[in-house]
This record gives sequence, C-alpha cells and structure tokens, in this order.
Amino acid sequence: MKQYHDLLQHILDHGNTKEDRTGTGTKSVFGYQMRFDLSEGFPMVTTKKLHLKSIIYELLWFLKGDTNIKYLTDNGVRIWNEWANEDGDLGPIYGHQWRNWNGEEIDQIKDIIETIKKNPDSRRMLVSAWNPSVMPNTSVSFAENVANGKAALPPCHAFFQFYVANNKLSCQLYQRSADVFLGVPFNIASYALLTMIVAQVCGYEPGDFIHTFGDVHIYNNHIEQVKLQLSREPRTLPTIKINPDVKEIFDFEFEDFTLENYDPHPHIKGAVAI
Ligand SMILES: Nc1nc(=O)c2c([nH]1)NC[C@@H]1CN(c3ccc(C(=O)N[C@@H](CCC(=O)O)C(=O)O)cc3)CN21
Ligand SMILES: O=c1ccn([C@H]2C[C@H](O)[C@@H](COP(=O)(O)O)O2)c(=O)[nH]1
Repeated sequence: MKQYHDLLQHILDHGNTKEDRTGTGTKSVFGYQMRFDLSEGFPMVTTKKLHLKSIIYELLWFLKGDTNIKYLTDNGVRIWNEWANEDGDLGPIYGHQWRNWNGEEIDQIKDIIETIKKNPDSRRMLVSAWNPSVMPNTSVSFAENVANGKAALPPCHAFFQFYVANNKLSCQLYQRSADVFLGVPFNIASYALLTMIVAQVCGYEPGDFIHTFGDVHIYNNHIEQVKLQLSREPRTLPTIKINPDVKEIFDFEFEDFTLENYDPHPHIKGAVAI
C-alpha cells in the first residue's frame, strides 16, 4: 500500500492547516488520486490492523438499502453509533440513496448491474449518493436533522462510476471529504470489495479501483499515529476469496468472504472526530 503511505506523507508535507466542522482541526489538501490494480492483491492497509468484519458488514448494509444501525450493532459493528438517533436511524444516507434514490424507487444498484451486463461500453454507469435535497442543517443536532427527514451526515463517498475494458471491470470513486487515518482504509477496502463482487455477478475480472479525493485530511489528533504508521514497513497484500456460487449482487452474506494471508502490524488507536 505504497499509494496510501504516499498520501499520508503528501499531506504531512503539503497540508494546509484548516479548521473543520468537528472542531478538531486538520492538515488538508484538495484534490488527490490513488490507483489500485486489484490483480495485485486486496488493498487492505498492512501497517496497522484493520477489521475487515466492520467493512464487510457495512458494505452489505449499504447494499440492503438499510440506514438503521441495528443490523450493524447486531453484528458487533459500532462505527456508525455516534451519528444515529435513539432509534438507531441515520436518515436517508448511503443505503437509501443507492437503492431508493430520493425516495423515488430508483434502484441505482440494480440498474447499474443491468447496464454493466447489457451495455458495458456505456459512459453513464454512475451511482450517486449525493442528494442536495437531504443535506443536513449543521446548526442543529444529528438527531434533529434525522427527525426532519435529512441525512445525519452528507455522504463522503459521494459518487462512483464503473468502466469495462479487456474483460475487466474498474471503478472510480469521488470522495468529497476524507479522514485519511480512520475512514480512508475502510473506504479503499470497501470499494475494492464492491468492485470485486460487481465484477463477479457481471462476469468480469476485477480491474482497477481509482480513488479520487476532494478535501483529504489528517485530523490534528491523528498526527502521531500517522507518523508511527509511516515508520512501519508495508507488507505483502492479502487476498480475499469470494464464494463463486453467488451470482446476484443482493445475495452476498458475510460468510461468502474469506481473507487470506493478512499479516498486519498491530492496530493503532485513534479517536473519531464527531
Ligand atoms: N471523522 C469521521 N471519520 C470517518 O471516517 C467517518 C465519520 N467521521 N463519520 C461517518 C463514518 C463512520 N466511519 C468510521 C467510524 C469509525 C471508525 C473507527 O473507529 N475505526 C477504528 C475501529 C474500527 C472497528 O471497530 O472495526 C479503526 O481503528 O479503524 C472507522 C470509520 C467512517 N466515517
Ligand atoms: O466513509 C467515510 C465517511 C466519513 N469520512 C470522514 C470525512 C470527514 O472527516 C468526516 C465527515 O465530515 P464532513 O464535515 O461531513 O466532511 O468523516 C470518511 O473519511 N469516510
């Protein structure tokens, strides 16, 4: 994961000192791109231990169209707890927009699978989680926004596009805002996995995952962790085995994924900015 280390170093070297919504403060740059060839291994950071379990359950949760944390917490995943209201709701975030855009029964995932299968040269294969009509009002609480039908947080991984060439499926994501130490390792692994399962159900090999950023930042309380991580030597990437019998995107279950040869350095703790 040289790409990820290069990004960390780039922000340390060139980041602007910037205040932010959470009051934590960041070092930030605007505009950056990384590319991962998925045939070279599964892009999971090796210089700190990541929990693939949280990543898989979160992706399956998005694909179900679910926006209540109950499914996550039932499976021991707590990464969305801080933003949910007392009923566990997050408002119309990713899952809602992916499967039922703007509440108009537009199933972007179902539609895109069909297009990739039938018209792989299409240049219109995008999924948008971005929906200006559900933007939260930042001067009221997450719960109050949810009560008003707004999203608790506007999507960070805002839209993605697929591309087919040479029998390979590639995916490019635009992420408007990126917490490089905590969120980005999750985001890379999640979209790499999404690309692999979409490729499988459409009959292609996985190609590249391209990660394009807007405001990409290191929070001030993650700087020491990042320096520790950069002092570690990246190891060989793991691989992930996906049950080849699953042919429908909505049929995947947690047990269909097996991570192999993951040998990371120890976990590094960091506080999440709320
Ligand atoms: N500031 C911030 N950063 C994020 O990455 C982020 C948000 N907010 N809000 C919405 C979601 C939630 N995401 C999160 C939230 C927490 C962790 C986290 O605490 N990760 C720990 C433990 C992971 C686990 O329990 O599996 C880590 O060390 O990676 C990761 C992603 C990504 N998003
Ligand atoms: O998948 C995700 C979700 C969120 N983040 C980060 C990016 C920012 O640090 C915060 C969101 O705050 P905004 O003020 O809405 O930009 O969460 C991420 O990296 N990945």
